[in-house]
Amino acid sequence: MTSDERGSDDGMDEALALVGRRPRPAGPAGQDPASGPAVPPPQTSPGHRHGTAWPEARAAAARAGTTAAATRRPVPVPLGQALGRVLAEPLRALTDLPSFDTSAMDGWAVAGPGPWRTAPEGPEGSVLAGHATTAELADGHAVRIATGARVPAGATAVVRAEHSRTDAAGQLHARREVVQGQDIRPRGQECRSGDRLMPAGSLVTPAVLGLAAAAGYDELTTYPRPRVEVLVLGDELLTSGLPHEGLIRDALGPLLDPWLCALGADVLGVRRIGDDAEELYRAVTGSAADVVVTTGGTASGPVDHVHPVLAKAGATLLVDGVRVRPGHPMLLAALGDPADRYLVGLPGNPLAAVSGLLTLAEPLLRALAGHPAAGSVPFSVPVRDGIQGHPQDTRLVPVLDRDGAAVPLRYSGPAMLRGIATADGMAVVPPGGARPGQALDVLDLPWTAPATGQGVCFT
Ligand SMILES: Nc1nc2c(c(=O)[nH]1)N[C@H]1C(S)=C(S)[C@@H](COP(=O)(O)OP(=O)(O)OC[C@H]3O[C@@H](n4cnc5c(N)ncnc54)[C@H](O)[C@@H]3O)O[C@H]1N2
Ligand code: MOO
Repeated sequence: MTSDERGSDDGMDEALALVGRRPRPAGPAGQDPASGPAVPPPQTSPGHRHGTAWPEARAAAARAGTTAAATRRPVPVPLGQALGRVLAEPLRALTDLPSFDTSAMDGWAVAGPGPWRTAPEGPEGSVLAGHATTAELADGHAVRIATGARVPAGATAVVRAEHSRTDAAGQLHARREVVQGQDIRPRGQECRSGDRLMPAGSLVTPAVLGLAAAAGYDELTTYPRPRVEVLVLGDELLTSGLPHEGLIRDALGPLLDPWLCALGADVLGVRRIGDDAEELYRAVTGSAADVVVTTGGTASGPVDHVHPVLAKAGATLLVDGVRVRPGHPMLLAALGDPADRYLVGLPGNPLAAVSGLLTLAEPLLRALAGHPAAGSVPFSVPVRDGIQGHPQDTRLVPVLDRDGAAVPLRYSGPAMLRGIATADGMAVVPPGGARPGQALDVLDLPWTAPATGQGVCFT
């Protein structure tokens, strides 16, 4: 790319960053905004663009993760450590559920038609949840029973307390018709021992943990969490206090640690590394992580050491630049021969780094963690107003969900986090832009994910 072209691209990135919530004219004069593209369609001058197209970059990252996942041995972990992992085996019931005929209500277990003789008050005359059952209930008898208690043999129904009365002689009468089996949850109503409750590949959510416990599990066999180390590059970065004298705060260390964790990674640590190629080389080659994530140093400045270090380490670049804005210098490399580790190089500009995180790190980590649909985009949403596109590249734009429509946020320039901090998702704007009402894929964010179970647990 010539410096002129680069200059105009950068100019466009900054201009696009200022796109506000006001509807903008969506097409050339005289064109119906609902039917025409927001900006002219992509130009395809050969050789003008570099890097992998955005959908292919995501697919390549997911593929790399899936290949590596096949070699990772599933491990049994206690329920308390399984949240956010992926089941390596189907969850089969270890018991019938319920495991015995259970009273669904507080009231009376009755045998046969009423009225019924009741046992005297006291432990003998009642069945409580978790307690041993009484002897078989004979026809014409009733015994007090609590919700969740085992229904005694011989009982034909449960009569709710509020639907019954006891007369002076201690006889129990039902206030309404009693149907055989009413308010008894029969053994095996939910499942029989051996039934498949969840397929392999399911995410362990809080609900799955509850189901597994109910079905008798103490441990779950899951894929290991990918271990990730974050290397934050740059001499200009401060870890506390106010920016001063050209130094700025590291925004990415604090952002990446919990975000990666929410993607199912086990973050070994976040290390700050100065603009020192030797130190970076040692950190990359000596890391114990399955995935090293670097920030900064991906471009071609005098201290942008990521490419030279990868070359020296004999890495294979799987993705070297992506046709996406922001974040186009992002990269994915395989380390080792055969490849046994990966490096995701995120650009230093903070929103560009988020773009790299969503484009490369997320599908890679999800696939490594055993998710079957690691590269898929969860949902698509119509955009309220047109969104200006980049002529050739995909744009990732922070959006708000307003009544089911995506509304782009301002402050979405490559160096800005103000937009993403208030966003509900990142809309994927194809080259050329989007018309008002056009459905766009939206990448979810860990704190807004609808049903992934990852949520904000940051396990
Ligand atoms: N000649 C070129 N220059 C640039 C290009 C290019 O293609 N040719 N691309 C631009 C784009 S786009 C991006 S994005 C950046 C990528 O740069 P690097 O990955 O090399 O990152 P740095 O130069 O180290 O930093 C860029 C920018 O981000 C700030 N930064 C870095 N780390 C952090 C952090 N942890 N927290 C907050 N801010 C951070 C850094 O101070 C710089 O301002 O390159 C463009 N240039
Ligand atoms: O504009 Mo860069 O795209 O900040 O990644």
